[in-house]
Amino acid sequence: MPLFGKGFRVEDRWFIVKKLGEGQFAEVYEVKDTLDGDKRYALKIERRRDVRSVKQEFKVLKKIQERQPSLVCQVHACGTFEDRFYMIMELLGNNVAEARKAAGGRLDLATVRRLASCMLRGLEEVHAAGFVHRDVKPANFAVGPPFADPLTGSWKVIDFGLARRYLDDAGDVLPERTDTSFRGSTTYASIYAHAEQDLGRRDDLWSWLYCTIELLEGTLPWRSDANKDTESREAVLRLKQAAIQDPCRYLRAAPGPGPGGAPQLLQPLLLGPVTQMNAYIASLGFMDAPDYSYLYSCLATLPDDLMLPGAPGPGPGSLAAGAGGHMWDPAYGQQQQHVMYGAHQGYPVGHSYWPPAPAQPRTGWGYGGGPQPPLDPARSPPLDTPASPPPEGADPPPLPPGAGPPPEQPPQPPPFQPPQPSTVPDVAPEVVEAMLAEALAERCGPDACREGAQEAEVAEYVELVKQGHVSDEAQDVAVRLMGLEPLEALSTIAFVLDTLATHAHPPSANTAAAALAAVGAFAQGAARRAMGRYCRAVAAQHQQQQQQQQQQQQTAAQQPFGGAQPPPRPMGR
Ligand SMILES: Nc1ncnc2c1ncn2[C@@H]1O[C@H](COP(=O)(O)OP(=O)(O)OP(=O)(O)O)[C@@H](O)[C@H]1O
Repeated sequence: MPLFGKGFRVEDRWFIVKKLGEGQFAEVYEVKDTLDGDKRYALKIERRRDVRSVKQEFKVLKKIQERQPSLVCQVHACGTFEDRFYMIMELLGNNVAEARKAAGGRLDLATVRRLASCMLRGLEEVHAAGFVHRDVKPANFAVGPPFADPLTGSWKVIDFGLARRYLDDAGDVLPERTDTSFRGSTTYASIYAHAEQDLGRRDDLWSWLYCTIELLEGTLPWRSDANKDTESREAVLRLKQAAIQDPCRYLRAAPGPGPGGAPQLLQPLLLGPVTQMNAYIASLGFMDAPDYSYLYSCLATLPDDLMLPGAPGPGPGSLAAGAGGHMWDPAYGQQQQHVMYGAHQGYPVGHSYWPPAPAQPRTGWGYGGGPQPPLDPARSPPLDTPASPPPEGADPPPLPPGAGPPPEQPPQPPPFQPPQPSTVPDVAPEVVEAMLAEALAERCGPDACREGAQEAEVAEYVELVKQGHVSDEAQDVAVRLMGLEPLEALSTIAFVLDTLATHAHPPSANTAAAALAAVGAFAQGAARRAMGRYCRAVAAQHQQQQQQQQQQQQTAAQQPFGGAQPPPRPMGR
């Protein structure tokens, strides 16, 4: 039973329009301010009089607001009505969970990348203000104006009911506490939250990663109705631990063709970026300050389009057009092409494989076996170097302390491994050459590859690809070859590799994915170097200005009257 009905006025001012949602301790309403032109706001009020949850949240939001964040919900006012504390916030639209539902369970890749980067930016702002959110989940990011468009609206962090300061007044990270209990939502909780350890910035990032994977894949390996109760938290934890060790497990897979066929990832191009983000977050300790820019750059390496089993694969031009047509913008301000699946290339919304409904836990994930829908082998290449599948009935990975019988060591995810240079041993040179020629013809016109010099450079590029050098040299060759901007060259290389993976050379799909990741890593390296140069230039400029100021001050000090105007000479004699 809601606290208020439509038309009720809270404190004779806030006119209730409708109820927007509710949580454990509070209800949220859309209201009109009758004292200020009927402007619309969201009013959050405590359900129980004895729990001051909204008051605490208001304090946190006020503090964060001092830093003028752009992706954190704004608060405007507060008050007490019938002994319940309430606050007035900016009115937002659907939250991410609702937006995904409204889009039939899945969003297009451009939206997912933007959404994930907005969510990360919001968390970065929360962290910068000295707080950890501790309840990061899709329902806690809501879209700001313009509400109707998830691609252009800005997604803001809401619900600071569990937020906590992690910095002391001097700006130092508060020491990790030991007397803590479980906080957050089981589905999105980090393994440290499962272990009832103190939560820091890295834990928000783990939850963000799970949200991102859910947006990409349509679900999570441990997401099932059976896992909702506390007893199954251990099962969820085991699946999370296994995925940290082997990120293939985050992604859906199906057995290859034929009896005992090698398992195949349904979306192999996601593996590179997901592996990088997983490894990076796993490398963070409780006290560590995350490098958010690294995660933005991982997001930038996500493909622009995905294959759907049974649906027409991304045809020539799809990835190239995507990469060239709308670049990902970490500052989330840039308009991008907005294409929903279902309206795009005939991909069906609510296709029977998406979102999947795994019959048993782990079926269809990573290397798990189990019944799967039939796949077109040409569109779902087998993994080149699969990690050995867990034997039937094998013991699950050990539990962290507090989540079972206490082991001696706290859970230690594997150390962060920087992306390895890719090796592309199985790509036939003729195939790459033909694909590159096709890509060039598409981009630069039919005469593009006819000149001898360009053919020689195609051969050079093929050689580099064969040797696994999809890096600086390959970029140089591609740039010279096409006379294109580096970003366009990148997207052409991506297109060639994607086409190889999809149509021409199925066994090379994984290596192509790795190569794409390497291309992304190259772009990231270039961006970092450019940023380093920029920072050094700014620092040098600053230093120069300071020196000039010092010199001016010294010169002024040496002058009579300390550089000030001498007093006026007395008039007359
Ligand atoms: N500023 C807002 N504008 C529009 N809708 C909002 C706003 N804040 C919250 N909501 C809606 O109300 C719902 C509940 O809000 P919120 O999560 O803040 O409540 P809660 O009681 O703290 O929830 P929980 O028990 O999950 O922590 C949200 O999922 C969201 O859909």
